[in-house]
Amino acid sequence: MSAPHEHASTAVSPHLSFEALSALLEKIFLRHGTSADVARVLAQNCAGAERDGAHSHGVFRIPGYVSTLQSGWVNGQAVPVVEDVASGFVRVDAGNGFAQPALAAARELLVQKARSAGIAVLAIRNSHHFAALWPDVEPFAYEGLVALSVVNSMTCVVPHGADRPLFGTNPIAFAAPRADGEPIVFDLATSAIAHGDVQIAARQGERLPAGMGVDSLGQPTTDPKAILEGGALLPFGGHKGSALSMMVELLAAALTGGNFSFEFDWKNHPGAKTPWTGQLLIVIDPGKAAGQSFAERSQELVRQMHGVGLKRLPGDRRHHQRARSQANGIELDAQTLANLQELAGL
Ligand SMILES: NC(=O)C1=CN([C@@H]2O[C@H](COP(=O)(O)OP(=O)(O)OC[C@H]3O[C@@H](n4cnc5c(N)ncnc54)[C@H](OP(=O)(O)O)[C@@H]3O)[C@@H](O)[C@H]2O)C=CC1
Ligand SMILES: O=C(O)C1=NCCCC1
Repeated sequence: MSAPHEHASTAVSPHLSFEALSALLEKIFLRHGTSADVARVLAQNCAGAERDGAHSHGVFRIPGYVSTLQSGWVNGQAVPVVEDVASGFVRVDAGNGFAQPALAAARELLVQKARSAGIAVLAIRNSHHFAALWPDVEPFAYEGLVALSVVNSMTCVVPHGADRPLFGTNPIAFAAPRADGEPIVFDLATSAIAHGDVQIAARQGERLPAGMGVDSLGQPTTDPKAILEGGALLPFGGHKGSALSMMVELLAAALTGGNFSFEFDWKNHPGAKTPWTGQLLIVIDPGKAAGQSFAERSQELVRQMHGVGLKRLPGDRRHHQRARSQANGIELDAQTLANLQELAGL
């Protein structure tokens, strides 16, 4: 098995190590005006998504980050302000910057509180989240903690029973440790499909399955362009996904002091793509719970699920792809790599 290349040497299927891809992305962020800290955090986040095959939130997002920074919509130099407000509550004002550096700034305090109180909440406001949500929760599970996070995005989802969009695609991510193997992690948009996947389908000229969205007249469509150009998405699972999306708006925006998905207006910032909203994280120390070890119990649940024929747990595909990327390098197509190198000024 060949080792990951540090640089692409051929035009066909270059493979990069995580470190090489992170370094390239870091250059792009720095070149487009972020601080060194922000560049490092975003680069690692995005490279991690690409490594794990989370393509809707991997390097596909880099042009959107760049155009957003160029538009002046987000502050790439923001320094998050962390407030220790109660024994189980931390607040962060991200300063119109990205959400991931805000989480990084508050993380140590959050873990300390979760370990001492058993549970702690982190409320991030005035923040932009343009990434997958699992990287925000999974690391807690590697430390033996249970974590749940929600973030709202931009108006593009019609609440069940309504005629016009209001909610964002509003993902929910959850991570829990287990005794053997990778943590149990799921991360899902509360829309029938993530906005990023609609963009990818439009770019590739593919149709979507039925039931994902409507056109500008509110009629069901499988054409991703009709959804993106005046149409909207639907929640997953009808009224159930719609209720969860509403909950995300309440927790990520109303509770944090961030914007609802419908409350910001980026039309004076052409090129802006990052929703200016809020994010909530809840971290629980299962060591404070009564009874058997949580990790043993979660392992037992997994064992039982496998016992009834379940082949794939949420997170399995990602972890398999991670192992492949670690062995062979992260595969990018040659044109994508060339585009990234150009954005990095190489
Ligand atoms: N920042 C933001 O505002 C937003 C970000 N997003 C991001 O978009 C990404 C994609 O979301 P979405 O399209 O809803 O995700 P998917 O529908 O692809 O997957 C959702 C979850 O279900 C798991 N899963 C998928 N198929 C199966 C299966 N057959 N059996 C068992 N588990 C399965 C996935 O695990 P696995 O990963 O292993 O496939 C994942 O944990 C997420 O990372 C989300 O955070 C979405 C909306 C807004
Ligand atoms: O895929 C999505 O849906 C989104 N991802 C990043 C932020 C905007 C919505």
